[in-house]
Parts: sequence; C-alpha cells; structure tokens
Amino acid sequence: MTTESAMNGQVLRMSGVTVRRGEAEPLREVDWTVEEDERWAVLGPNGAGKTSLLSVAAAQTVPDTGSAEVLGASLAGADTTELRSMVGFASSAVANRIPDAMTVLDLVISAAYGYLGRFGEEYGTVDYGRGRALLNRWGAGHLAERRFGTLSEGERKRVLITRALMADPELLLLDEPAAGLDLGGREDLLGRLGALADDIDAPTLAIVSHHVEEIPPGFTHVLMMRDGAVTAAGPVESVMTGENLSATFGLELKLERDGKRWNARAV
Ligand SMILES: Nc1ncnc2c1ncn2[C@@H]1O[C@H](COP(=O)(O)OP(=O)(O)OP(=O)(O)O)[C@@H](O)[C@H]1O
Repeated sequence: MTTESAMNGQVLRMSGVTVRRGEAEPLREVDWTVEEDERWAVLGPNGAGKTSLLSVAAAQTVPDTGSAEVLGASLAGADTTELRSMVGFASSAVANRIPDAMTVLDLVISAAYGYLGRFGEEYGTVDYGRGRALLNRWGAGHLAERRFGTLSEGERKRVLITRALMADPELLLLDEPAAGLDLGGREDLLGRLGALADDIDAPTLAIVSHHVEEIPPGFTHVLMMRDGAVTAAGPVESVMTGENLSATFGLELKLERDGKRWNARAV
C-alpha cells in the first residue's frame, strides 16, 4: 500500500481526533502530525491517553470524531488489516496475547507474516536468518530457542521490539519500552533505541513513556499530553521546557539536560 501522503513524507496525520469509551474520553481533539524519519517521545502522566494515541497511530482504534491518516491512508471506513501490518507495535497488550509456550524465534519470524502465532506456515531460510540477525542486534540472539513465557521482563522487551521490526515496518511504535526494567536493563535498552534513532534506515519512531529519563538520545520530537488532550508538541528544543512538563504532569518540575539525556524532579 503506497499512498500519496506516505510518499510526501507524512507518516501520521491526526486532526481533531476524539475517542470515546462510555463516559470516558481517552482522546480529546488531538492534532498530531509525524513526518518521515522523525523520532517522537510521547510523555504524560497515568491515564493521559498515551496508549490510546498509539492505538490510533497503529490503526487499531478508529477515532469517533476527527480524522486520522496512517501512512497516508484514512482510518475512516477502511479495512485497516493491511495498514496494521505496515506498523510495528510493541506493548504489554501485545505481550499478553503471546502464547507462553511459543519459542522466541518462531514469535519473531511469524511477525513477518503479521501473525502472533505460527499457525503452521512454512518459513524459509531467509526468514530464519533475518530473525536471528535481528535478535542478535537487540542482544537477544541467545534467547532464540527459549519459550517466551520463561523470559524476564527485560528479555521480553527486547524480543518484542525485534518482533515489531521483523515485518520491516514504515512506522515503529513502542508503548513504555523501558517500563519494569532495572537500571542496567533500562540503560542498555536506551542505548539500543538511541542507535536505532541514529540509523537512517530505521523506520519513523514513536515511543511512550512517563519519564523524561527514558527519552533515548537522538529523539527529535516530543508530544506531551494530559487528560486526553495535547499540552505541547513539536521539536525537542522548543517543547522540552520545565513549564510544559509542569503543566503536563500537574506539579512544579525542574527539567535538566545532561548531554543527550534529560532528567526532572519536583521543585
Ligand atoms: N475501554 C475503556 N473504557 C473506559 N475508559 C477507558 C477505556 N480505555 C481507556 N480509558 C480511559 O481513558 C484514559 C486514557 O487511557 P490510556 O490507557 O490511553 O492512558 P495512558 O496515558 O496510556 O495511561 P498509563 O500511563 O496509565 O498507561 C484513562 O482514564 C482510561 O481509564
């Protein structure tokens, strides 16, 4: 599926996107445009709507009002099956749907065909080679024969990212990739995500986090949200301010930059 906007370099375009769930409005009038090769961090407190935003970006949720285009295709009234296969998406919800007994290599390779399970397909030598190479790149090569259900949290995170990359997506979305990792695991993952951000062949990237410390080096843009609405969005240099962060998290915060990394604490 090659579309006009995608060819023009626009990967995501949301305009006035509202999502309603009963009385709740996980997203309210959200505008967000992502251009090819940008690297976005989506920040906000619990319940801000970050996962709901990624779900629209992954073509898994269709807005109730407003318009959303993913890779140039409108989500309204469209069959999004093919579109979803062009977006790499790693989240705890994806992890929860993976059978515990599935081996890591099968899990990764099946993603090339858009499945969470093997379902009896025949995979070729090329698939296995690519799967192993990607696992090696993400420091998970030694886990190839392990069952997914036996992995630690950090190992799962790396395998899920590998799986999301296996289909060679044009857009990679990671929902809280560093959540639940110990300090060493977090720093290892952020280093790998920083390398991905610097890779000109990598897909356009967006990650969700609660913490500015988890923004990998090389990320170019930030979207902040609270109560389902965007509080600030744009290039890191203009959006990453203590004022924006304080308004987003609802408390006075001091934001500091140390080289390519950020940290924040209450004043
Ligand atoms: N199906 C649903 N029914 C009712 N409320 C929902 C539903 N889905 C999301 N919400 C509500 O919408 C709001 C945004 O949820 P969402 O999961 O997108 O936030 P989040 O920023 O990812 O939160 P967290 O950081 O805690 O994971 C929350 O208040 C949530 O309770």
